Amino acid sequence: MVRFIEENITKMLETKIISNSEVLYAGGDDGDTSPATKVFQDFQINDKNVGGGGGLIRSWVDSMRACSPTHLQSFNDQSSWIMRNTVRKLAMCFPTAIVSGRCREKVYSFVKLTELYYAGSHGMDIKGPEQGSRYKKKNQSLLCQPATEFLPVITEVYRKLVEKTNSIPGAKVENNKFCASVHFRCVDENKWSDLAHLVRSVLKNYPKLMLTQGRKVFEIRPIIKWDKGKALEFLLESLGYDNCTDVFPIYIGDDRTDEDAFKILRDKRQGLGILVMSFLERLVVWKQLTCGA
Ligand SMILES: O=P(O)(O)OC[C@H]1O[C@H](O[C@H]2O[C@H](CO)[C@@H](O)[C@H](O)[C@H]2O)[C@H](O)[C@@H](O)[C@@H]1O
Repeated sequence: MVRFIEENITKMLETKIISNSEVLYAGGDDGDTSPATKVFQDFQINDKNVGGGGGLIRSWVDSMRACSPTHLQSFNDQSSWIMRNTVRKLAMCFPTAIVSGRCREKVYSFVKLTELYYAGSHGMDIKGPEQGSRYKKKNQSLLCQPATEFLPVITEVYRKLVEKTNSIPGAKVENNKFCASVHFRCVDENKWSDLAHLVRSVLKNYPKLMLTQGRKVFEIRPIIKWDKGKALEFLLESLGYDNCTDVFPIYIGDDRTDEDAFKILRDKRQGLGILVMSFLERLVVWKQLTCGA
């Protein structure tokens, strides 16, 4: 089974079903020569419609559409309890981490398990288990926050985004501590372009911030080389597991931003990344092909 999984993950990587998450935009105005602006300029040139940000916004809206599959139904209370219990048991057997785009405190408030490692804000806020984990060394607490200096600016941008997007019905801005998220799930598609304009108008004044995209959400984050992949690397190193041939890390994800972690495992040729939906779909195809189901 593991071989089957490995082969299929490799295929997904080859066919770019799994690829690195992309930066859509980096803040800063057009005259800026920072690396951040370079990303923005490249984006405009590729778009062939340079001028006034119109082409850029059209590209954003196209991307907003492409990355917005229907939301899965949320779990009911019983399923959440079963899941929490399973994760607790898992953490007893293996060091287990939850890596999320949400802020760490929010993730903890959902999961409420002290035995886990938590990496919130797309991995920019990592904390080791408080208690109950056999992998926690005595009196040793693990904390990694590589974007601390950006806290004030993220708070400021969050406030501006709330204020600016107020005019767009359904838009919701979420403060994820080291990043801010602008959700457009409940925004009428006719208003997506207006929303993209507003977000851009705020971001252009912040050359040290960049914009990426998740499922019906814009993510505004510091322009540092840190993502879920880096968080995974940090965790493996902290546990003394990097470059261990007898350790098999497994990363399971369903978001575009999880692709950075899949790439780390692929590059290290260590362990396995599972993109949930593609994996399940391929499992069905495999079953149909092998058993004629
Ligand atoms: O990194 P993850 O744990 O996979 O989190 C990804 C994003 O999760 C949250 O957004 C998701 O839930 C929203 C509803 O609560 C939904 O509207 C959105 O489409 C989902 O992506 C979170 O709010 C984001 O900040 C995370 O990036």
